[in-house]
This record gives sequence, C-alpha cells and structure tokens, in this order.
Amino acid sequence: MQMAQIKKPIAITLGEPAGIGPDLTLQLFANKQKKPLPHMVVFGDAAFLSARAERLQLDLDICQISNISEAVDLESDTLPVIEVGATATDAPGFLDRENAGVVTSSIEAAVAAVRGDECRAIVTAPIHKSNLYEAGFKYPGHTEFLAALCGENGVSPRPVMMLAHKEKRAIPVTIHISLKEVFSRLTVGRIVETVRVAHHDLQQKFGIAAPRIGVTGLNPHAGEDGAMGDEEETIIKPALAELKERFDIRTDGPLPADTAFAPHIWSGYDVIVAMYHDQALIPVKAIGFDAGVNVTLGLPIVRTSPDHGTALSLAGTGDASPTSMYEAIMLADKMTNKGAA
Ligand SMILES: NC(=O)C1=CN([C@@H]2O[C@H](COP(=O)(O)OP(=O)(O)OC[C@H]3O[C@@H](n4cnc5c(N)ncnc54)[C@H](O)[C@@H]3O)[C@@H](O)[C@H]2O)C=CC1
Ligand SMILES: NCC(=O)COP(=O)(O)O
Repeated sequence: MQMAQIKKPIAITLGEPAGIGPDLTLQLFANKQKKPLPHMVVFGDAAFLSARAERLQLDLDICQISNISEAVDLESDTLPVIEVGATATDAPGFLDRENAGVVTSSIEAAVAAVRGDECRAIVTAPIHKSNLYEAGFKYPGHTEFLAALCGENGVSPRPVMMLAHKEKRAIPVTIHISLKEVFSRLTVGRIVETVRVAHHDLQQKFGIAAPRIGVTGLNPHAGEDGAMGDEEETIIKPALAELKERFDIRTDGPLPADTAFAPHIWSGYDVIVAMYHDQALIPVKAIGFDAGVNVTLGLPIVRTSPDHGTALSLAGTGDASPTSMYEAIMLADKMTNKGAA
C-alpha cells in the first residue's frame, strides 16, 4: 500500500524504557510495509532500541542520525534515532529511576525539534509518572510538562487533555489530582478556560466550524436540583453563563454524567467536557481502548499519544497492542498534513 508522505518527520518520544512504549514504536515500524506510517524520528537511545528490537525478534535496522533532515533519506526499513545524551537500560518491567533522564530528555528534544520546525508534531510514548516523580520530575504528566516547554517569557499556555475515539471526544477539567482535591480545584475560571481552549482548538486544529460542546455535572444526576450537591448551581452553571455572555460560546449542561456518554447523546456533541479524570477517560477507554488517542489542546504544537499507559507486565513480550499508538501517529499526521513538505 502506498501513502502520500510529507517529508518533515513526526517526532516520537522514547517513553518509559521499562514499559511498552518503545516496543510499540518498534513493532509499528517493523510492520510498516503492511501498515504504512509517515516519516518519523525517535528521540532516545539507539543502543537501547536495538536491544529491545532484538528481544522482540523484530526485523528492522536502527540508525543513529545527527541531523533530523537525514531521517527522510534512509532506507524505508531503517528507523532513525536522534540521541538525547542519556541512556536507557533494557529491563522490561523493571522501573529504574536512573532512566528518568532519558525519558525527560527525549520529550524536551522532541518538543525543541517541533518548535524549531524540524519535525511537524510530537507523539509521546507512555511515561511512568510515579517513577519520574521519585526522580524529581515536577509535573503531573506530559500535558503540563509540554505546556511548560512551550512557554514563552515565563508564561505557559493552558494545556487541555482531550481523549478521542474517532469522532467521540471527552475532556477532563481537572486531571491528575486526587478525587478529594477536585472539589477545591473546580472553579468557574477553570471550566471557562478549558471550554475556551477546546472551542478554539476544535475550530483551528480539527476544522469544526461551530463545535457542539456538552458539559457534565459533577454530582449524581447533575446535583438533582441541589439535593445531591451544589457545584452545578454554584460553579458549573455560572461558568456556562459566562462562556455564553462573555465569549459567545454556547454549551449544553450541566448534563448528568452517567448518561452524557450514552452513544446517542455523545454523538450529538463534538466534545463532552467532564469535571474530573475518570468521568472523561472511562467512556473513551470503554468504547475503544485499542483506538483511543490523547491529544493535548492549547499548545502551539500538535501532540498526540496513545490512551494507555506503560503496561509494565507486557513490556518486552510483543503482546501489547500497538493500535492506539498507531492511531496517535495517524492523528498527528492528519492534523499536520496540510500539504507542506
Ligand atoms: N500518556 C502517558 O504517558 C500515560 C501514562 N500512564 C502511566 O502508565 C502507568 C501505568 O498505568 P495504568 O493505570 O496501569 O495503565 P496502563 O494503561 O498501563 O494499564 C492498564 C491495563 O491495560 C493493559 N494495557 C495497557 N496498554 C495496553 C496495550 N497496548 N495492549 C494491551 N493491553 C494494554 C495493561 O496490561 C493493564 O492491564 C502509570 O504510571 C500511569 O501514570 C497512563 C496513561 C497514559
Ligand atoms: N490518564 C491519562 C494520562 O495519564 C496521560 O497523561 P499525560 O502524560 O498525557 O499528561
């Protein structure tokens, strides 16, 4: 199968070396004659990737390059790798704090390549958050780290996490915090900003002229007229009113979260904005764990990622499904495939 390829590559990060991220990149690349991919370049450690490819018995060549421009001229079965100045150990399933350097350097280098216009998008392989925290990583996840890396003059853009399964999309207003913290972090301002970013990027990055946006409640039955919580009255409704009055952004809500994601309701919206992580992510992973993609909105660059994590027990086995990673690469390709070379 042939595929029209833009020459500028997509930057792929290494992800957690003990997890499945490197495996998925290698598996997809090794299979690209059957399932074509756009030009890509991996930011990481070529020796580590060669060891993992050998472990997985994959038939591909891995080539260390020094300039990103070299990536597109290699033989099609050769995976280009840019070294990031730190190494990884091939020990599937075994977390090692020492690997934090290569994980974060890979993300930093990939972002720099996209911001420097050498790559057109970044696709991140999963990181193991608590392993990075133990090594001193200060951000909850990629989402906030990427925003910091895209900051200018000390100001970072507001990143918004969106999970997408084909045309069904969901956004959590609060992300990686404990459930009990949700109540204090959920504010009118946070909801307004999240919806504004979603509205803007659905228009600009997804070509949806008039995004249809649903917003869930926080409590059962969207509070049942205050009988089951009052955040709908005190926070969510005022946020939706502000969106309409100040920004002319129309939304439906607060929708009861247990029915908002019923397929016939969800398909009436381009995105549903939910109040916390699991409210938004469970529906996407339930309808299609295999094909869900995480997209960071609000950034000046395109970033996608598979919807799953590091799945440590599957690393090095070849049993992990590469489909979500494939969808993440193809969505990044689609979002940046504007005909430019
Ligand atoms: N974008 C990212 O960097 C993400 C990172 N994570 C991180 O991953 C780590 C593990 O998180 P978990 O909650 O255990 O989620 P997980 O997604 O790694 O695993 C959950 C379950 O799904 C299975 N699974 C995951 N990916 C699979 C695949 N491609 N094929 C087949 N089965 C698969 C696993 O074996 C496990 O049973 C945590 O540190 C978490 O923070 C989680 C989600 C996204
Ligand atoms: N649950 C989604 C997730 O953990 C991804 O977070 P991020 O690393 O993309 O910020």
